[in-house]
Amino acid sequence: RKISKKQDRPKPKLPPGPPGLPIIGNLHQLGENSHQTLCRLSKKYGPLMHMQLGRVPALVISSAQLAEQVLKTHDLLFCSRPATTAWKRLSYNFSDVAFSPYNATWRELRKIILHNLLNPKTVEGFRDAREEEAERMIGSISHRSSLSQPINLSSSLLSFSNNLICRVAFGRRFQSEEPVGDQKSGFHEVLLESEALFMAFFASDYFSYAGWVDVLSGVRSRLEKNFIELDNFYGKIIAAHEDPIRAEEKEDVVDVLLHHQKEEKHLIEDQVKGLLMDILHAGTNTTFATLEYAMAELMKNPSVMLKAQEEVRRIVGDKGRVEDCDVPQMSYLKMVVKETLRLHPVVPLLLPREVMGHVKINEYDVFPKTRVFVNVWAIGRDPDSWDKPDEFIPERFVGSDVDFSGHNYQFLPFGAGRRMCPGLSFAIKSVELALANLLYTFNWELPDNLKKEGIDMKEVLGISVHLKTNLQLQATRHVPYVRRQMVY
Ligand code: HEM
Repeated sequence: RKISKKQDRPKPKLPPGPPGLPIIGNLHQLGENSHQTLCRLSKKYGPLMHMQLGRVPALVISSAQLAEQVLKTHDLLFCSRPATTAWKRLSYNFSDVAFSPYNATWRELRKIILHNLLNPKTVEGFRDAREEEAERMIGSISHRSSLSQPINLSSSLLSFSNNLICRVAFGRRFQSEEPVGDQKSGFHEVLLESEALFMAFFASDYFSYAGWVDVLSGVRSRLEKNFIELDNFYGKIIAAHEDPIRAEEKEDVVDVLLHHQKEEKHLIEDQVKGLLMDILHAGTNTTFATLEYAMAELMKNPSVMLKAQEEVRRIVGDKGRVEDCDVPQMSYLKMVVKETLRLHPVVPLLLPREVMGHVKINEYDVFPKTRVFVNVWAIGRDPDSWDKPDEFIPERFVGSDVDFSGHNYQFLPFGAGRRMCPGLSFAIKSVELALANLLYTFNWELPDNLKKEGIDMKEVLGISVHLKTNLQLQATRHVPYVRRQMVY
């Protein structure tokens, strides 16, 4: 009887997907820019695609309708994260928000950062920091433009994003405003290395007993080195905040976390460091890359650039700089930012999820421990959801209530559901203010001999994506420099 029961059990029905090789399955098909490769594969196998990555089953979602099922209808089953080697180490064994599996500690930590750093009132309170860091960036670009040097705009944008995050989180900035040529600071190198390591290939994540491969390939020692460098950095920051001389200074995120740790006994030291890691990594490259893509698209689309500049300059007049309070009136600039995030969502596969229980999606079975990639890059370019999907047309948002708040599943640059990005309002305010200042202050041109078609849009994918080649532009000052009173 037992045998016949087993025979009666229906065979699981997996979604269609590309055939794989023995042992490695489809691992070899991910490619360097997996969001683009997966988009191409989903055109052939459909928007719900099964893949086998070594021993790990994976599901790739590439349509708005399926994203809604995963991120809304079944959000609770899809809201955990896989326990990968790099995530485990760099997050202090998942003592953080971004990489932690779904559990009570994750809920508690997410509440702490939402309440203390990322709620709308606190974000509003970072106005001075935003305006001053934008002004420092403008001042530094101004200086170099007066020497008729091409500007390495990518470096300037990275310094802006990193300094802003470090300032609100750690109370100080760590990068110079005037990076020289392609040179990157030591601190930036460490951040880029962890970005790459978060998504690097660790054989032990896909094959049992393959830890030795990671040792031989050197990726294990790279991870250890990067962990130690970052750990020393967080350690120094925490020590500096424990110095009684600091008591007079403005409270920052580290102060708030240390207060929680000491007074309310809510946090252990690894969790303080895990949260600092989240804020530093989640906040820096995403903001920088969004600004970089926005400027690249504006250079490729001069009529959009002109229209956005006209709007910003009309609203700000001869004030000399854009302030936070000017931005809400800039409806076209806001559409430019939306259109940038549609074509270039900088976390193109969201942060991978892991399924917590058996579920049926359409008529297909999805099993626990399946890794889920929601390809928001593909969804943002899906012709079923968007007219002329590959063109940069901010006007598509005129009169439309489609936005990135996680309710329009054709447009998910910040994700949706329980794991949606908690940094949305911080990020948008920073991007809009910095972009408005760049457009207000300067006229932008491509360096000699470069045509707009020649702008290199090739991408590098770490945990977020950015342009492979730095954006180098010529800036000419359009408005005189009116320096504001710095409070910092
Ligand atoms: C343009 C800028 C940004 C974009 C496009 C972006 C996008 C994203 C995306 C797609 C996710 C994954 C959501 C999911 O799995 O559904 C995420 C997670 C996260 N982001 Fe952002 N982000 C940005 C800026 C920021 C900033 C400035 C911060 C903080 C200062 C931040 C903090 C986080 C954190 C902590 C998570 C993990 C949430 C969790 O797992 O519960 N992000 N972000």
